[in-house]
Amino acid sequence: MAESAEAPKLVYLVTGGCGFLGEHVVRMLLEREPRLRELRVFDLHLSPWLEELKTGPVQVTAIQGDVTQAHEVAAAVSGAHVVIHTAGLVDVFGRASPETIHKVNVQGTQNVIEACVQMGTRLLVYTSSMEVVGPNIKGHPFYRGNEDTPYEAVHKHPYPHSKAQAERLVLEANGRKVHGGLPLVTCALRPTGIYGEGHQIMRDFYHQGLRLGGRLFRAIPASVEHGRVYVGNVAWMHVLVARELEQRAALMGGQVYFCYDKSPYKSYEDFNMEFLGPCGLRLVGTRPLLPYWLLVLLAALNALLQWLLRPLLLYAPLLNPYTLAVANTTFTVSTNKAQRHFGYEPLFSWEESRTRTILWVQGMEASAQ
Ligand SMILES: NC(=O)C1=CN([C@@H]2O[C@H](COP(=O)(O)OP(=O)(O)OC[C@H]3O[C@@H](n4cnc5c(N)ncnc54)[C@H](O)[C@@H]3O)[C@@H](O)[C@H]2O)C=CC1
Ligand SMILES: CC(C)[C@@H](O)CC[C@@H](C)[C@H]1CC[C@H]2[C@@H]3[C@H](O)CC4=CC(=O)CC[C@]4(C)[C@H]3CC[C@]12C
Repeated sequence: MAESAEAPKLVYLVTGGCGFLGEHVVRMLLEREPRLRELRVFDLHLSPWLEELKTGPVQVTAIQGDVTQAHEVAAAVSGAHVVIHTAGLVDVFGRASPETIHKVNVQGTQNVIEACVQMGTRLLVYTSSMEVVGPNIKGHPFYRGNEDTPYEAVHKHPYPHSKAQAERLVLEANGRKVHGGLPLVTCALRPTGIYGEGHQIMRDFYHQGLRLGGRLFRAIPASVEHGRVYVGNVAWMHVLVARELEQRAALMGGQVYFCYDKSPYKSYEDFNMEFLGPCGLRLVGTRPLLPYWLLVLLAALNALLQWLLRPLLLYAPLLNPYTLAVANTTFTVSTNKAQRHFGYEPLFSWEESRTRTILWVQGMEASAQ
């Protein structure tokens, strides 16, 4: 942890600060950023837990706002030294329209960039995603790849497409002159599948298992590995990048970094069972119980049902053509670029990450009873 003899003087803004990742970034900044004087938490939906953070030495300012509204973003950015932009619509289940996903993820990011330029804020960290790279629509595996691995990134789905567009805007903005004449320094972090306390999809799997009598049914071959990263380590990487970005602007500016730790490479379902198994759930089948063609049919049926039911209700199951394709394509990263460029080492070991996540699921179990 960086020692800071100077008085705290920096103002940070975290967009999406009440989200799954955002909350961990907010708490990590309060715990591990000694230069912090004010922490602004900007979100469409403010959470009650923000109130408990206002009793500490750092001024925590909750700002209810919409990144699609440029004036709201500009007001929140004004006077900030660092912006960590995590806000986004993380939707691969068809809940939001492609237009809305684009408006939030792309236009919202453009609004953040323009606000930094207008207000003279020089440091911008963007939460991108592995999905900017893949898996692509051709189902090409990305096996132990890194930031320089050649891969045909082809996106049709609105979410990965929007993340790729937003990341490109952020990286292209690196070096733009901000108000006051100094250059904007940007970088993008690409988490793989994030897990940990507060992960909604893990919650969905857990509740699905409870509804099915403590069982989940394997749909994906165990051989299809998916990289995962603990939310606390992703938050830590955001804090570290924001700290080092100014001093190492020439090296880090305009760069992308995969978020990684020592979480094991497993299929998405087997990895989830690391936490759901100790909480009483069982994954039935050593290989998929249904043939892939039938899963494709069921996924297509889910998509059709979602479309038919949309005027009446939102039907958004975990299984749809996109989630099936992604889950069935190996995507793992093996890199040390973040370590080489700014000294990143995971803050939480795999054992700690696993234990923390299990305790969180057990907390859900307790509250469900
Ligand atoms: N969950 C994952 O596995 C991964 C997530 N990411 C990225 O991490 C970031 C955070 O994702 P999560 O925490 O999982 O999602 P989340 O949905 O839990 O958090 C997103 C936050 O952004 C806020 N938000 C949404 N629209 C907004 C708007 N118009 N204005 C202001 N705030 C708005 C939401 O209220 C929410 O608090 C996203 O940019 C996502 O693309 C990247 C890789 C993996
Ligand atoms: C129903 C079964 C086929 C089941 O195994 C489906 C799992 C599916 C819901 C997940 C498999 C891979 C996940 C995605 C991956 O972790 C990459 C992501 C990055 C992001 O930026 C946002 C989340 C996600 C798209 C993630 C979403 C859930 C999966 C598709």
